[in-house]
Amino acid sequence: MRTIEIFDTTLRDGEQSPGVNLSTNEKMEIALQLERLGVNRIEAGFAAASPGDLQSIRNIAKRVKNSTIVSLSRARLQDIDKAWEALRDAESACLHTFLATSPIHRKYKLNMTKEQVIENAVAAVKHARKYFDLVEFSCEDGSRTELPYLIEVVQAVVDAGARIVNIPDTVGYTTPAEYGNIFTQLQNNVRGIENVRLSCHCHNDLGMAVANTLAAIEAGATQVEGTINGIGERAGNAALEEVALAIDTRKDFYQATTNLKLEEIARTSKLVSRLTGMFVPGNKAVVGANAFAHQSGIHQDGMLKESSTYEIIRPERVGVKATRLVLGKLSGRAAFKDRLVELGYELGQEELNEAFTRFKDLCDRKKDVSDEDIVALIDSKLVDVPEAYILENIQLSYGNNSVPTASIRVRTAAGEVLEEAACGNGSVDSIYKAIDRVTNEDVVLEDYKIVSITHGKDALGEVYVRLSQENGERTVQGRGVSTDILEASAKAYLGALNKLIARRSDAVEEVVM
Ligand SMILES: CC(=O)SCCNC(=O)CCNC(=O)[C@H](O)C(C)(C)COP(=O)(O)OP(=O)(O)OC[C@H]1O[C@@H](n2cnc3c(N)ncnc32)[C@H](O)[C@@H]1OP(=O)(O)O
Ligand SMILES: CC(C)C(=O)C(=O)O
Repeated sequence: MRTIEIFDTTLRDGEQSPGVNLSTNEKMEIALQLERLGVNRIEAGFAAASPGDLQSIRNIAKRVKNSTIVSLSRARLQDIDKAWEALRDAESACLHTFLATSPIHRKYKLNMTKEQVIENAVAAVKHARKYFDLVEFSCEDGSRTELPYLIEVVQAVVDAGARIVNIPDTVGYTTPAEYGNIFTQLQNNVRGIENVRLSCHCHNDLGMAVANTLAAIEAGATQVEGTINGIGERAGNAALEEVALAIDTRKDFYQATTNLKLEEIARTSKLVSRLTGMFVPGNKAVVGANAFAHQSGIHQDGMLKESSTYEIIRPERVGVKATRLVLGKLSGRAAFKDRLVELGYELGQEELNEAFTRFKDLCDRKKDVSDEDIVALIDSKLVDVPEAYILENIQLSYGNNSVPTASIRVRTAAGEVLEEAACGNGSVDSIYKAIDRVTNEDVVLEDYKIVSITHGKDALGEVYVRLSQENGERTVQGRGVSTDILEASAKAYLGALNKLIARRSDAVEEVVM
């Protein structure tokens, strides 16, 4: 098994994400978490970029003891001097200097010949080695560099004392096979390369940063550069958590490992997301909110039978508490029943089928069905009273300058359909008057309460009513739940009436007996 070293550049290339600007304290907090995660190197910034960046690197270098602290620098002596100023107190330091090698960058950006690039690169590495034992050289835009010339540059910087050589795919242009071949060619053609650590650094412009990184590992790279959550310049860098989990999950294939404490990944991802304001999409591999959530009935059933059917990473492996089975309109009975048991309900098959039908009905009306929704759904039916009247339909006419009118249709226990309409001094009042008419019951509404039991625009509303009859001799409570508060009001009232009617007939039976 090879050990792949992890070079984290969240604080340098990650901070190059448009819109991200971390304070010194925020950088420190991230650096300490990266140390906890066990990354080998933390690129803490670019010392020559600004006095603030230099100070941040310096603070991190003084405090972090278990990871090597790195500063980036151009191939310019004064940049390297600044980096030394920032890193001189570090327990373990590395200077990372770079110069572009590709024809496009040489011609348009640097205005340098091939020879001048080599000359500047060698001078930078030699100057850096005066201060630093560990010097990394990056051939910026290496993947678009002529291969024979790239080999020449790498040979020159290795001879000058670079101990890590990085071949960045600066603009995310390469393909896995092409990128892997660069690493193979360097190992076959550079003298002394076996004493040097080969590093890969991939950008995600074509969505291939992780795939290219893995191809480099296959071809012999032993250092991976990337960022947490894949943040970085333009479309970002290789997401380190994805690379680490690919290596870990497919050890059999890569025959490699890292020193990362993988269970720190979720916490690290959240911290970086929070402090940078770069939100992680739900479907992001490894750290997205849905990475360990299963929504469809067939998958949920499989998960309940054996998690390896649909899950290749156990959530605890990356510090996520548990797999989530998301209940919704695509769920089946297996997941629904499992959740009911978790919530403390043991229903028989018939009750389960009936509850499941009502659950599916609710899912059609409500985007997110929460545990509170399910509890409300079940509890509203737990009152085991024979239903003298079942609500079939409510229709309401309401206007701020007209009298609210409700029409109600109910079905009796004997199957008869009854309809009535009534006006009231409000929508609920008109519904209750129509129900009084259709049931021909004479009741007093003693109390009426609305509670929102779930959150959001499509929250479930719960209505409690207390009714009395015969001068308060008989008092009952009713409870109705619906995404529509008027429907919940009707259900609560009719539920209470059904209770009253049931009590009356119980009383008659008692007398007859
Ligand atoms: C691929 C990457 O991600 S590389 C890292 C990119 N990160 C950053 O650029 C963030 C920090 N950068 C900065 O703060 C500034 O760009 C500084 C302080 C480094 C330089 O600022 P300025 O001196 O104003 O130069 P500016 O940024 O406008 O231009 C860059 C100069 O560096 C040169 N240059 C670019 N790369 C290198 C290099 N690796 N080595 C030497 N010179 C380089 C350019 O050719 C240009 O030189 P010129 O002014 O003679 O044309
Ligand atoms: C400086 C180098 C490593 C870089 O960030 C790149 O080429 O993308």
